[in-house]
Amino acid sequence: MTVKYIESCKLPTPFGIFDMHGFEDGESDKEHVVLTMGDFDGEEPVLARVHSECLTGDGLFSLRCDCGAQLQAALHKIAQQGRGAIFYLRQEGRGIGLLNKIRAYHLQDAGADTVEANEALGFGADLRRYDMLKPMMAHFGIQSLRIMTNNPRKIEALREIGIDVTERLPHETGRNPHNAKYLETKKGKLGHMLDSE
Ligand SMILES: Nc1nc2c(ncn2[C@@H]2O[C@H](COP(=O)(O)OP(=O)(O)OP(=O)(O)O)[C@@H](O)[C@H]2O)c(=O)[nH]1
Ligand SMILES: [Zn+2]
Repeated sequence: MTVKYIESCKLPTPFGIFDMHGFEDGESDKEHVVLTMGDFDGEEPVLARVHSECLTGDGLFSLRCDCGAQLQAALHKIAQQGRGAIFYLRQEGRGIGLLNKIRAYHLQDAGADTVEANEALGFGADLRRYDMLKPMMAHFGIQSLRIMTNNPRKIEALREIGIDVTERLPHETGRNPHNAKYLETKKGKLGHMLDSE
């Protein structure tokens, strides 16, 4: 696993001023980003969001998913508490990449759900990996995470690679008429813990 820390800078946001740290992932050739606030001295678990890239939701205001709202809610919560980290992993489209995600959305426009569309394109439902997190956490001296997520498989995947997840904080936000079916599929086929209707 070759993950190399490159550089840091300030990132002022509407939620507060974060520090942004850039990492180069030799395995995937991707550039990951970590936004942090506060210091991570001591053993207190760190409030964290492990967020996979969604250009459409995070940057282009798409209502097809809940990613943008989840990212904003995580920034807001960390700023409120004054301590935490967002690991922004460049694995667009659950790992299939942006252009394949557009292909998958095209199939979804014709009626497929998010899992069926991936499978029709010859991909598994979720190709993400999380092993790059360990060296990134080690860089900051972060030992354990209180993680904002609704995805039990993400927590399992983190624990399988030896990351200490001490707590799951429900992270339900951004429901709208355009993503109702998408969220239903996440709950029904991918096991997401989504309670509100
Ligand atoms: N292939 C594919 N990827 C999608 C689709 N919609 C969103 N994504 C990607 O899914 C990733 C986010 O994963 P989600 O399954 O929405 O949520 P999660 O991160 O596993 O779980 P939470 O922590 O609860 O948000 C991002 O990389 C998005 O680009 C879709 O319809 N097809
Ligand atoms: Zn999204």
